[in-house]
Amino acid sequence: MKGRLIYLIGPSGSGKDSVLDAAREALAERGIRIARRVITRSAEAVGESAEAVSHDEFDRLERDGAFAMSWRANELAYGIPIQIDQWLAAGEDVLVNGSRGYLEQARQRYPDLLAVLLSVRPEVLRQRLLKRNRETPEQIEARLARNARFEDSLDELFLLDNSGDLHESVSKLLRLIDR
Ligand SMILES: Nc1ncnc2c1ncn2[C@@H]1O[C@H](COP(=O)(O)OP(=O)(O)O)[C@@H](O)[C@H]1O
Ligand SMILES: O=P(O)(O)OC[C@H]1O[C@H](OP(=O)(O)OP(=O)(O)O)[C@H](O)[C@@H]1O
Repeated sequence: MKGRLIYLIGPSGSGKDSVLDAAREALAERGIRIARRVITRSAEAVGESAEAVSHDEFDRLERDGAFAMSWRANELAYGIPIQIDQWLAAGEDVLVNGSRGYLEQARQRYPDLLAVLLSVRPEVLRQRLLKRNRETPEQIEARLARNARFEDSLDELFLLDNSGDLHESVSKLLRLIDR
């Protein structure tokens, strides 16, 4: 494949969606596609940047080969449309909002992927999740607990701290991509 897969990961609440949204125009100017995820979340909670489907519909799409990558986490199922393979084959770079838990499998399929780990200081992370107010307090605790499994277990990736200003993080991401 000729295009490059940029695989953005990080704890829930670290700001992956926010960084992607804020970088959308600059990425488009560089000809970089952003994959629109398919998620078994309600349409209201999923926002513009993803497509909401039922669990049954997700399973059907997965069986039919609609996804290049798919995983389950946080009581949800996530799929990256197979269309990204056409983009990559055509030489286009593609950025996806990925999963730390799926990184190894993603690397098997896309050995040259550029993994970028977004992080924020723990106390900031909790505050951001609470302020976002999308999950229940129990779900937020479960998401924070999930992070422990990944401590020190991820390698060969670029670290990008998003504890500070969002636009500074976008600039750092673009510098990384432009290198
Ligand atoms: N740099 C930042 N400064 C302040 N708030 C931020 C920053 N980045 C993200 N946020 C906020 O933190 C919350 C979580 O961000 P979000 O993009 O939903 O994270 P993720 O997609 O990684 O779960 C959102 O309410 C968002 O507005
Ligand atoms: O293996 P992990 O790295 O923990 O990731 C699991 C899933 O959680 C995040 O999605 P989602 O957008 O639902 O969560 P978030 O917006 O709360 O980060 C991430 O993008 C993955 O799809």
